[in-house]
Amino acid sequence: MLNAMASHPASNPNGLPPGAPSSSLPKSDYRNAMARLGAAVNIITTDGPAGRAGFTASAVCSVTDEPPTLLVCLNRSASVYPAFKANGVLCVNVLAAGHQALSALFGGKTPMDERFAAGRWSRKTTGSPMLDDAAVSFDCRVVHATSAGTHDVLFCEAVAIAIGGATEGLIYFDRRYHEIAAPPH
Ligand SMILES: NC(=O)C1=CN([C@@H]2O[C@H](COP(=O)(O)OP(=O)(O)OC[C@H]3O[C@@H](n4cnc5c(N)ncnc54)[C@H](O)[C@@H]3O)[C@@H](O)[C@H]2O)C=CC1
Ligand SMILES: Cc1cc2nc3c(=O)[nH]c(=O)nc-3n(C[C@H](O)[C@H](O)[C@H](O)COP(=O)(O)O)c2cc1C
Repeated sequence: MLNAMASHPASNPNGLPPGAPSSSLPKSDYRNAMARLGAAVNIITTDGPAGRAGFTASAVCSVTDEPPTLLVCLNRSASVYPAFKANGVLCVNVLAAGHQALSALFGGKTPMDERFAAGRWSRKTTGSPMLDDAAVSFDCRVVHATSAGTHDVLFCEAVAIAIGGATEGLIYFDRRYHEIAAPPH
């Protein structure tokens, strides 16, 4: 099926067939709909020649396990964008129950030192800050990036992992945080 799509005679430069006309959906409709798609909350950090930076992200998912790769979507207008672009490394810190305030700090317009002062961090292979009590952390190098609308999609190869001890997770759904616990036995 993919081959058939790729060889479509009228395909666009991405190798995909010409789709329907551009969307006329209002942005607010799309955001209200996306608010219904629950997602894990993550703090993405970096450090290197362009300095230390971090932001909250829900647009994160697994791409492939060979090589172990995640993707992270970052708005190019974010203050942290130049640091991520220049450093070329990052750490995906998956938040756990109790991290709501930390998530809000890294998602706001808070100065960078204040964001990092609210957590405890260590470092593994890339030097990107790893949150000590994260549910899990993926230390990554950015191997590829592509632009889509307002965002860059960063493809990140995991070079080290730290599994945390948290037993309750954190989900962002309907513009609110929800703690998730294991069901009772
Ligand atoms: N992917 C992103 O860039 C996201 C950005 N945010 C930002 O955090 C703030 C609070 O967001 P919410 O409380 O969830 O209310 P909201 O109404 O701004 O967003 C609702 C949902 O729409 C999506 N969304 C929001 N802004 C987006 C963007 N610029 N690009 C792609 N998808 C986007 C997300 O799934 C989000 O949970 C806003 O400033 C929002 O832009 C929040 C979630 C994801
Ligand atoms: C729950 C939540 C999820 C977010 N997800 C993303 C995301 O996936 N990608 C993104 O670029 N920004 C996302 N944001 C917004 C950034 O965290 C915010 O713009 C970032 O802190 C940059 O802000 P700054 O320009 O003050 O540095 C999210 C914010 C919140 C509160």
